Amino acid sequence: MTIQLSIPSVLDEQKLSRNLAALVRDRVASRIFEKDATLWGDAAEAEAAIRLGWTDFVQSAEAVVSEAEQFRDELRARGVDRVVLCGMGGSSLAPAVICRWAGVPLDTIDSTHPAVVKAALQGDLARTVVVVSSKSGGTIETLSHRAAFMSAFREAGLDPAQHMAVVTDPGSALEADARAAGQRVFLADPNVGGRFSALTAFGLVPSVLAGADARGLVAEAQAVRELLKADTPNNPAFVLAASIMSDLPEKYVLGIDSEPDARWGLGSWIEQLVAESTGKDGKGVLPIALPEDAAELQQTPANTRIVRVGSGSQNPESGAANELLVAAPLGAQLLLWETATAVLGRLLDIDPFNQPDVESAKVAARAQLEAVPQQGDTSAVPSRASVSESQDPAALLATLRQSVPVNGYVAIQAYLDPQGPCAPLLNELRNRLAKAMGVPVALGWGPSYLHSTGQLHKGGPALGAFLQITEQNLEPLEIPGSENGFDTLIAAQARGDRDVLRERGRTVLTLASSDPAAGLRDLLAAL
Ligand SMILES: O=P(O)(O)OC[C@H]1O[C@H](O)[C@H](O)[C@@H](O)[C@@H]1O
Repeated sequence: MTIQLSIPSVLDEQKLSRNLAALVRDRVASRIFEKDATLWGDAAEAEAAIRLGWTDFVQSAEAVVSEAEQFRDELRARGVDRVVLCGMGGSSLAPAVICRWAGVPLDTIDSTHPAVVKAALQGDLARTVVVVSSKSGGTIETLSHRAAFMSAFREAGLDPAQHMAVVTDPGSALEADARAAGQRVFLADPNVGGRFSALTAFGLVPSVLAGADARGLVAEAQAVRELLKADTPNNPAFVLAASIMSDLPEKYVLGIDSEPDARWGLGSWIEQLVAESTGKDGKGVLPIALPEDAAELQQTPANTRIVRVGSGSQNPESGAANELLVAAPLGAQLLLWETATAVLGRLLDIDPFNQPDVESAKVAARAQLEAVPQQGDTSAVPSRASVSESQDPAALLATLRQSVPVNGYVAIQAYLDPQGPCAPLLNELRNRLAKAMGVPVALGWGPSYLHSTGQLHKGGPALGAFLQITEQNLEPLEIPGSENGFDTLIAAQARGDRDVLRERGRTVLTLASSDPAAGLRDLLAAL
């Protein structure tokens, strides 16, 4: 069997069979694969009509993989073997997973923290190819990374045209710009949205360049396609979606736990796919990628369903009575979760293909940037936050605890360097908060979570309490061609999202420090 699915025996049987029967009756699986855009209601139809291309992936994947393999060989012949990927959300999460699965190195840049950008620029540029992936071609982080690399290549005496490639939709401004600059362009299928693009150019091009066996991955997905398009009650996509639906609205958090044979980081990809697709209109499902030692695995909060993800290569003990088990090779997992998410959208009666609340944070960040007088002067960004919140760690933790709604969750939103000294402290804080408060705790790195769970935090159930952690007095780092630096950009993004969350009535506590590691140690000491 290619997909092994075991659902919690404690589920509400009636709800489950009612949902399964409706899915079979309405032929939801075959209609998804026939690209029937009417499945999610009138309001969603126009978007759905241009978002179901992912159901037909084999032929285009074959062409993309061949083209990328050829480019990889050209690059290798020139001694270029380090692959850097610049892309946010759906434009980088899948290739990061695929490369971990394949055991090949891929440097993914999805942060605007100056230290992250600086470290990437300092690699061996003569051996580097930078893949700039953006479906819209207009994402500020990705365009800023591209500008920084173009200038770094030039400064190193290298021709950017020999070291940069672009993955984008046909007709985007990025396509035109890359072509004008003589850079290699891979065109993506415009009928596939970012978070459903794992088996298209966005997932495949960087993975092939990095050396992953993309053909094997695509074959794993193809092997389960017939199973997933069948209108039968045992279709794994139906069972997965109906099982998640049976838990709602109480258990809306999925604690994703990877089996030792599946430590590919799939949880972060599932976070974006499921949270951004379902987290709207006050509804939604929040996946949280859990570390191995997560407190939620010892003492599972009432609002959380543990989902164990395995590769299917070993025979995992069938799931515990209260856990969901999804074991399958990576390619099959990708297509299963994409299909199940589309099915879940139907059950929830939402449009799984839009992300209405992502834009609001972008607008707020732009407004913050326009209000910034000088590059690098982050202290000048106007603030409505009370800095005093961050001064007494015990008081901050007490307020956080009181702010969590009944059946709620905590989200830590860290605008810090994910590779820096704060990372282990944040992981410890995440775990100890979950243990001490008995609620699930999501850890999102800013700005990357804005393109993922950020949609649900703003548009989904109003059940989150937020702790935003920022670094003050960042080292300035210029964005070539822009009047703002990366330091200013990341500060504006943090403030923009914080303001939108507060406008939506969410509690956002802030910890702003020029030494965030010390601030985190103080918090840990006060816990
Ligand atoms: O690929 P891009 O157009 O650059 O978009 C990258 C990401 O950012 C957007 O804000 C969306 O929320 C994501 O769904 C998308 O994957």
